Amino acid sequence: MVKIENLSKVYKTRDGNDIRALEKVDLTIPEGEIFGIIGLSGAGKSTLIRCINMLEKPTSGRVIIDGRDLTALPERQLRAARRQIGMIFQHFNLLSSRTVAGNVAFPLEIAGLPRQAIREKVKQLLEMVGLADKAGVYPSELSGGQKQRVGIARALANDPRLLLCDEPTSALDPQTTHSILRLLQDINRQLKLTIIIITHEMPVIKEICDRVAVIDQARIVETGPVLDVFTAPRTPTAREFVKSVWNTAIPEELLYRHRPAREGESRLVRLSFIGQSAGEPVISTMIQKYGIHANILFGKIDQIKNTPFGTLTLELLGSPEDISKAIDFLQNQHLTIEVLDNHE
Ligand SMILES: Nc1ncnc2c1ncn2[C@@H]1O[C@H](COP(=O)(O)OP(=O)(O)OP(=O)(O)O)[C@@H](O)[C@H]1O
Repeated sequence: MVKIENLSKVYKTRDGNDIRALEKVDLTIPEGEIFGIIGLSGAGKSTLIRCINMLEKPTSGRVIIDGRDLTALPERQLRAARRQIGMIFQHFNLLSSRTVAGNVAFPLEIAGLPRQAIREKVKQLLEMVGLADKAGVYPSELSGGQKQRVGIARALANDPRLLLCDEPTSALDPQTTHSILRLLQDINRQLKLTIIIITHEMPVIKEICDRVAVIDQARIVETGPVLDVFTAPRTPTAREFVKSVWNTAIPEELLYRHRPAREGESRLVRLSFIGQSAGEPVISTMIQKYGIHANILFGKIDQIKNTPFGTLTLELLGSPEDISKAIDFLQNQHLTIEVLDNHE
């Protein structure tokens, strides 16, 4: 388990100014979880991930991994603790003068493993990341996705309990991104490894993360299960990120057509449904029960990690009393419902 308590980081610039890169960050990341940290450029993501493995020394606060406070460890013990933490990078950071096998072997050599053990471990790791046939190749001969696979194999060499991923797919095309995220998910399942990913890309969060924290101007402004943040983002920053992959605004053309005849005779509602409730006949039951009409204005379905998730914008037509009862009915189903009074 990773626990970050009251973590702050202030950089001093050459002209003596303070840059507050992290302000009182608190996070708890349970074992075996894939945890995403999303934020815009300059929000403090890299600083945060580098403070977790103490590549950057926090100004104050604590980083506790499996019960040990890394900020209180002497240098020698810190070095040993760091071996339990793997890290992968946006630009892979491979050694160009070493082959693929040589790159993966590097941390094992530093740890002082015997040569035969290194050879076996490297073989096993390259098989795990699907690069068994590239052992003797140099990084310059690899695609971006293959380079990141080498990075992942190298990060796993010392059997870490935690894997930190610093924008791991930002330099990759969407298809390669998808295959790297699948690999990270497989590793998470197989090895029960805790993974922390920092990114500015919401699709990454949507595809593999269990929970997400939103960082904005050095502070964590929102945190929760990815499904919750998608269905009910609480802060403007989270709303903007959700909108980047999940825009549910009604097209102008439909809005223009939507002209309520009289106050209360027409309401717009947006329903969000998750998992099993996606298959329930809620709308037809509502129509039968309250004798109202429902126009579908907008609908969209997608998947968050492995859970189906959808949204439906309806125009409800009928008497104000019936519409109000229908909205109460919808509120009692396993749905999130928003009444869009301003016709957004
Ligand atoms: N070594 C440093 N010295 C001084 N200021 C720094 C240093 N590293 C980062 N900063 C500043 O700290 C703030 C947070 O930077 P950080 O790199 O953590 O953000 P980020 O969210 O990772 O951004 P990006 O996605 O662009 O990498 C920024 O204002 C940045 O300019």
